[in-house]
Amino acid sequence: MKIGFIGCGNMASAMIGGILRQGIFSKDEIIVSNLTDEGRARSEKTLGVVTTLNNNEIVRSAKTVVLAVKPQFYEKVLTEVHDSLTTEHTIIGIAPGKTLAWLEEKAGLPLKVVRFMPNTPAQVGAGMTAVCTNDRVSEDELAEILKITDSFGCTEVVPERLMDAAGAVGGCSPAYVFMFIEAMADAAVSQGMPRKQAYKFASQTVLGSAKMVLETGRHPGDLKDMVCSPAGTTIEGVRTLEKSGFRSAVFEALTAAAEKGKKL
Ligand SMILES: NC(=O)C1=CN([C@@H]2O[C@H](COP(=O)(O)OP(=O)(O)OC[C@H]3O[C@@H](n4cnc5c(N)ncnc54)[C@H](O)[C@@H]3O)[C@@H](O)[C@H]2O)C=CC1
Ligand SMILES: O=C(O)[C@@H]1CCC=N1
Repeated sequence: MKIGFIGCGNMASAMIGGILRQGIFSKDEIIVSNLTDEGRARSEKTLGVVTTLNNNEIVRSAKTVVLAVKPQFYEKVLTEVHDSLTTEHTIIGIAPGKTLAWLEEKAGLPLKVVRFMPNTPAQVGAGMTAVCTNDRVSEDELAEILKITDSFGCTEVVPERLMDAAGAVGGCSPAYVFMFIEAMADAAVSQGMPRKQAYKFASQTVLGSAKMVLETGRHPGDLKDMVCSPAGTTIEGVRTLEKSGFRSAVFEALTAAAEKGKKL
């Protein structure tokens, strides 16, 4: 086994999909655990990887172990697998708030510790993942780890102090973009557009706009101004959004998410 996932829900499944699609590891090099036979069967059926209900089997089988359970279960899981861990292991935490120091302390021995902050677009190979490591991870080991995150999208190595910001602007923000897409489509539906078509317009417009930011390197404000014809239609929407505090609402939402991550 090359990598094990303790917990195999939304995020682990998305990452494994990318890993398998890019051939970073084969199905028989990945082992996952879940809480129930139903969850184990689901992982086996949908991902075709080795599955188990035994978290210690994950740690005994793979030297790289991803903790893909909710943050509130991290301490229980690390206590459960404590005696199976060795200094040869690399543990990868993906939960907000569970710091490198906390992970090493709960693991109870000096081992390689990594944090990912991924997001669900990993499921379609378009994820954005922040990575940081403790100082036991060598440059060569980091290069191997980055092959994992690169398999499901883009990766940025950041200092740990930025992981809560990354959690907000990366991990959480797909939810806010989905809300934006939903609201755009509702407005189109209110103008008479069929809903399915409205979702296509809204989703493709968000995708295309994001591509313009990423591929032109132009400032988003500059790109916004390109759309706003004088006395035209777009600027009426800009006026309404500014009046409704749109940018402040987004700013406050991501700040709330980042601040919550600091408290977990
Ligand atoms: N969903 C997202 O967009 C993102 C999630 N994350 C983090 O990823 C982690 C997992 O999140 P999700 O995949 O969304 O949650 P999830 O609830 O979809 O998956 C967690 C899985 O772990 C299993 N599980 C729970 N306790 C277990 C145990 N003791 N042993 C083995 N399996 C156990 C559950 O049955 C479930 O299948 C969380 O820490 C979350 O904060 C990070 C970035 C983005
Ligand atoms: O909502 C959460 O706590 C997880 C972490 C980032 C996205 N989902």
